[in-house]
Amino acid sequence: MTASALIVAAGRGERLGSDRPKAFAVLAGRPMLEWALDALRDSPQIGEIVVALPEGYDAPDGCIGVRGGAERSHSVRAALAASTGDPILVQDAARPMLTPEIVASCLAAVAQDGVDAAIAAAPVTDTIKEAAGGDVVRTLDRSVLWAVQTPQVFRRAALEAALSQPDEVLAAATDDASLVEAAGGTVRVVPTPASNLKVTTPHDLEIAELLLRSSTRNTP
Ligand SMILES: Nc1ccn([C@@H]2O[C@H](COP(=O)(O)OP(=O)(O)OP(=O)(O)O)[C@@H](O)[C@H]2O)c(=O)n1
Ligand SMILES: C[C@](O)(CO)[C@H](O)COP(=O)(O)O
Repeated sequence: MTASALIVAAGRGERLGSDRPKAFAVLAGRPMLEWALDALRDSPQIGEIVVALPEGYDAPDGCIGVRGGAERSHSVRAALAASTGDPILVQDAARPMLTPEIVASCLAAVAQDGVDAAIAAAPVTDTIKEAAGGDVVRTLDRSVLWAVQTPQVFRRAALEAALSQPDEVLAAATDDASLVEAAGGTVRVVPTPASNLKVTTPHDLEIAELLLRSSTRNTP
C-alpha cells in the first residue's frame, strides 16, 4: 500500500514569537511549511499529504487540510483520521531540513520485519546530565542516547492503536513514537544528521535560514 504523510503545522510558535503561526513564518523567502512539503512532494513513495492546520489557514496545493488539535499529538490524530495510506509518516512543519533521502531511509526501516515504527534520530554529542533542584543527580551514558527528530514512520495499525488513548495521555507525549513504545511496540532509530533541526527559537530560525540559503534546495 502507498504511504501517507501527515504534517503537523497547527502550533502557535510561542517560543519563536513570530506574528503568525510558526509553520507560516517566513524562512528563506517562503512559509516554513513549504520546505518539508517540497521533500515530501519529491518522494515517490508518498501517495497523499495531510496537513494539520491552525484555524483560518487553507490546505497547501495538492494536500488535504484538517484543523489541528490543542496539543501536537491531537493534531497528529486529526490528520491520521483524514488519511488512507499505510505506512504513515509524521513530520513537523517546524523541521524544514527534511530531504527525500531521509524520507526513503525511514520508510525502508519500517518495512523491515518486526518493526512498528522507524524514527529519524541523531547520536547525542553533548554530555547529558540529569539534575534536580539545580544539582546533578547523574551523568547518563551518552553512547546509547539519541536526539529524536521527525520524520517518524509507523505501521498504520500501530499508530492508530497508540493514538486511541485518552486526550490527556496524548497531551503528555512529546513525540508519537513514545506512545508506540509504551504499548510495547518495536521502534527503530534511523541515523540522521543533526542538521535536521527543529525551529523552536529565533536562533534556530537564523540557523535554518543560513543552511537553506547555502543549500542546493534553495535553487529554482
Ligand atoms: N497543537 C499543536 C502543537 C504543535 N503542532 C505542530 O507540531 C510541531 C512541533 O511543535 P512545536 O515545535 O512545539 O511547535 P509550536 O507548538 O508551534 O511551538 P510553541 O510550543 O513554541 O508554541 C510544529 O510543526 C507544530 O506546528 C501542531 O500541529 N499542533
Ligand atoms: C516530535 C519532536 O520533533 C521530536 O523531537 C519533538 O518532540 C516535538 O517537540 P515539541 O515540544 O512539540 O516541539
